[in-house]
Amino acid sequence: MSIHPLNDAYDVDQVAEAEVVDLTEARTRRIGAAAETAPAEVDDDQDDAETVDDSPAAEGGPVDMAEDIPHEVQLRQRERRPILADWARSWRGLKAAVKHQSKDAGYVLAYHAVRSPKYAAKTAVWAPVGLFRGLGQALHWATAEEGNWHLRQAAAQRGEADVWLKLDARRQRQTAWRWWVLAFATALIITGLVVLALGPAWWRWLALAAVVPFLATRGRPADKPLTDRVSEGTRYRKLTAELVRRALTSLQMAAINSAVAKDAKAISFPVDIHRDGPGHIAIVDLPYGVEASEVVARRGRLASALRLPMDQVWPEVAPGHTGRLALWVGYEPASQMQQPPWALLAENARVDLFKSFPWLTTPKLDGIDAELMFRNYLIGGQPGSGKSVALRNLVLAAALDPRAEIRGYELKGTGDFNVLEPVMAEYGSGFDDDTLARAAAFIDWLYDECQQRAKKIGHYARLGKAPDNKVTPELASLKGSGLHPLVAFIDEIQELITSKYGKAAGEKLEKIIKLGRALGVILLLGTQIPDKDSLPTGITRNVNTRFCLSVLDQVANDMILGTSAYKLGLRATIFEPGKDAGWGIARGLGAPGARKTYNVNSISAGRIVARAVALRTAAGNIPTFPAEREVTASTLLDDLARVWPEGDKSAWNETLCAALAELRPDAYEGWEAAQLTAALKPHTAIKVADVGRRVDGKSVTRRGIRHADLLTAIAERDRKRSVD
Ligand SMILES: Nc1ncnc2c1ncn2[C@@H]1O[C@H](COP(=O)(O)OP(=O)(O)OP(=O)(O)O)[C@@H](O)[C@H]1O
Repeated sequence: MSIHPLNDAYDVDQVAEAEVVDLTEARTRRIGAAAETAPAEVDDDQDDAETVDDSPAAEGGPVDMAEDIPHEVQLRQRERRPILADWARSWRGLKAAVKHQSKDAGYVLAYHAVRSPKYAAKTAVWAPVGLFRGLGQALHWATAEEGNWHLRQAAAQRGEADVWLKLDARRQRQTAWRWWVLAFATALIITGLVVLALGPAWWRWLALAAVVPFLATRGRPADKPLTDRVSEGTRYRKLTAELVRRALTSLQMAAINSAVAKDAKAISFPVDIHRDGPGHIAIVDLPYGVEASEVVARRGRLASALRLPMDQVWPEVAPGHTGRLALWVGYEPASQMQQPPWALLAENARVDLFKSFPWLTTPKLDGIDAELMFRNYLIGGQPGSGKSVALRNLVLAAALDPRAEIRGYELKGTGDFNVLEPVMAEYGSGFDDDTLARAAAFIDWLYDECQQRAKKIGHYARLGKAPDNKVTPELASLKGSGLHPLVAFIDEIQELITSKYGKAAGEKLEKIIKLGRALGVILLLGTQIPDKDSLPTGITRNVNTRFCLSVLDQVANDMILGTSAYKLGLRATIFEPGKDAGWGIARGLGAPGARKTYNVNSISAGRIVARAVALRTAAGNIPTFPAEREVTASTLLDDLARVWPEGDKSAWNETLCAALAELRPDAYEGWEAAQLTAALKPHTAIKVADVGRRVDGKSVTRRGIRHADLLTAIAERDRKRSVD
């Protein structure tokens, strides 16, 4: 420590008693106190602070010496800066940058074009002033008096005649050649004027357009530019490190504020803020112990602190560690950004369900691909959130794979999926009992189908064709394998679960979800009221891909996205139905976050379906699928009529099953009473009820059906056929 010389005069005892102050600590305290009282007013336009060294203060050495880390791990961890900037590395980025720049240029052009009469008037006033000022300056320069005159005056005052003479001689030397230069320039100008006078008229206009504004700029006062300043207003706020820091300290998060109070650099930026798509991204390392999800959950406050609309501010948890935040701020609010058209609308688009296809977009308009094979989807949201469109887009994609069999029910009755009817093997729309019964029977069938498929997979696994006991692309394409992708959707599933068929359907769905994945059975569920009565937790727990559109509360949010999703910052409550239709939080498709579906209306959907029909006709799948189950369902009635015990008014299911198995073992082998009940569900005329009989003198009651009901069902079916 250096001691000021004056200190030497101090009494030694006094010095001994004085408090010893640690200067570093005192400074830190001072900075901290300032930061705590109020986030400093920041000039948003000042130089970006991420260019300033803001690395955290020196800490202790790393616990593991660098040499201890294996070389390959070090190589993996080494982050190289990309040669090209992010925006120049993809067509999307390049296009976005060009679009943004040209938009800006267009804006500036239009701004000045509107003001051009004012600029013309100003130029007319200042150009003559500029001309005379220019002449005066040229003459002044030729005399070479600038600077010299003052020096000569000073020499004269001091009485230094020889200095005066030297200075004057110097001036004369300078002025001699300057007059020549001036004369030459004047001659050039006169020649130019003569050439212009003799040349075509446009030469004169061109010369005027170049010279007049030049003279006007020389003639105007320094503080009065000819053109007005293009005011950027709040069109786009450039993201700077200071702005991000201010925003983060305004979130009222004690952990952030106290850390910043102790160390102003507690919030740091591992990479510079840079352009990313149509906006800028800041990767932020939050203070130790603060999780990025906590900031994500406060998106509203963040937007307020940045003074931007909410749909322009998109915080996400960044890869790396849980304290790393990726804050993306768009050039404009997402609601004003034009989503690119869905790739599957293109004329030659096809889908291979074993590969991914575009389904959603991020706020940056990057595409998010979805896969259907080995997945189940749960899509939820309140009415008007865009859930049916999201679900329908998945089914449309499935339609473009001619191998996929599509069956499904839309239990609201608005006919959102009617457009897909030509490619569906089975479809029902409505919330009446008949449709619900058919949907319940469909689930029973689906469960049986899973069991059948499990046997088939076992068979192919023994042949070495299903290595992981899973459907392979080869097996899916193999005609007759029965292992083609089966896409089963149920929109508004809460209608079924809360109906009288709900309990049984819920239990079977849970099993289908667990079983079906490996067997090529893809379940897509849409719901409006996600609570445990409308959607058993056994189902929600086993879904692997979730998309939650606008919901009202945390409970609904977590039912769809999984427990704790809300706490982790995955909050679909931020979206409003209608205004934010199509926006939701996707989980299970890479990093979770805010995503938007493509808005495909029924007309565009119809075009996709027409192409799907063509693909399916070529593949020979159109007639096969719709026929298959139809035949089984209706032949069951005929088969029952054929095996009915003669003279009996009613028969037990188990008796009928045994007789059916005898008639057609390939179709009915192993059927039990409950299976027959399920298969009869679509025929509402047949009521399965208790049927009593005397066996060995004792009365025995079992489930069975009445002959009269069977005949009514057959008559009904025939009537329907003749109407069709
Ligand atoms: N990605 C999107 N972009 C813009 N608008 C969309 C998008 N997706 C859906 N919409 C619009 O939102 C409205 C509601 O869509 P949809 O019918 O899918 O909602 P829903 O959640 O199923 O509602 P409901 O339960 O009432 O049918 C439609 O008018 C649709 O055009």
